[in-house]
Amino acid sequence: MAERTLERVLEGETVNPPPIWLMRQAGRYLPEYRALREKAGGFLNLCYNPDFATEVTLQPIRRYGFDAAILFSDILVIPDALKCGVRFEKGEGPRLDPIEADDIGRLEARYAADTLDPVIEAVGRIRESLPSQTSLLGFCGAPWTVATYMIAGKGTSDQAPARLFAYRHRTEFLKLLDLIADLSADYLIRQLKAGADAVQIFDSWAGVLGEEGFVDFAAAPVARIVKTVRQAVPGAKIIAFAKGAGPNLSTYRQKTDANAIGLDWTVPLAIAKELQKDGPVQGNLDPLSLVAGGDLMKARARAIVEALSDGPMIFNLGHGITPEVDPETVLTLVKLVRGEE
Ligand SMILES: Cc1c2[nH]c(c1CCC(=O)O)Cc1[nH]c(c(CCC(=O)O)c1C)Cc1[nH]c(c(CCC(=O)O)c1C)Cc1[nH]c(c(C)c1CCC(=O)O)C2
Repeated sequence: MAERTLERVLEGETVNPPPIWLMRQAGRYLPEYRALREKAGGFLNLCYNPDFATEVTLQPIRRYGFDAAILFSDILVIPDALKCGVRFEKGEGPRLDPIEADDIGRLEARYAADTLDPVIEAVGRIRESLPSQTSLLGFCGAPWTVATYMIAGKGTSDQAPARLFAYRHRTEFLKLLDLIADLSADYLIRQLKAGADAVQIFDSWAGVLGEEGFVDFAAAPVARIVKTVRQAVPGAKIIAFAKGAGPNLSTYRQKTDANAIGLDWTVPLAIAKELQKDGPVQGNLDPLSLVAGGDLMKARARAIVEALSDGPMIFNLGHGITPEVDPETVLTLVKLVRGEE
């Protein structure tokens, strides 16, 4: 039986107060993050320097004592290791050299696994530095979400380039998803062996897919990752977060066999409760309620705890924290969830 609360919940236990961590808990809303990013001179320099990555991962733990730390990295390190020209320009979001159908057969030969060595080194250091009661989460992007960036070369609002690509070049697209799934599984296995206690798979763009696309492009490649990871690391604990998946969430849990599913803020609490009957859930406070703060934030957070804390739950946001958030509001939230506010 695991000791740490987040891991106990992933094993199906109900823990009160529920463990809390926040997606993107290390980031620009924290002055200490902004200072270190300035010093590193670029986002990828933070990710690939084990000292910086360790320090940034620990920043929110020192401030708030969250129940889990999440490795500081990015889902786009896999395309970066595939030499897709990943860059982060200030105020613009990520840019990549878009790939075409003909490129897919040649991608694997370009893969440089050692690109990720510093990230794995950071995992070991972070685990050694964390308090024993704090879980360490590793992560990767889901193949569909990572593929949307590789095809469009940037984030787009409805992922039309990737959807169209998938319809026009189905065979090549499925091959791309399998490749990303296999590299991601290997990457998660390395993280788990280096000291990660559980991992989360981020499928931030799952919500733009239709019924069949959801199964073939979102759920199936994540199921492939889960299976491969558990073959290498029996009992590996996995959270799968498919943003916008709404009515597909039950199918998603069933098909992926993840220990817990993440819920974005659009999932009604009555439906969250239904989904919880089949296993642990994580979520689902609207990140903007944290920007608004005050009584609105407190009321929404209380409603989530009241609805879900009689079953296995992990308190989190419904998506990543945004840079405008006042760090004091995060402290209020943590205290509230722990019954201290
Ligand atoms: C789609 C996606 C990406 N990255 C990620 C996702 C999936 C989750 C989601 O949907 O938010 C995941 C991610 N990105 C980052 C983490 C670190 C761990 C954490 O604190 O949660 C994690 C888990 C750091 C980051 N990744 C990024 C930042 C901001 C970089 C900076 O300092 O300028 C951070 C802290 C950059 C990034 N990286 C990505 C985008 C679209 C952007 C730009 C958006 C933005 O600026 O907020 C790709």
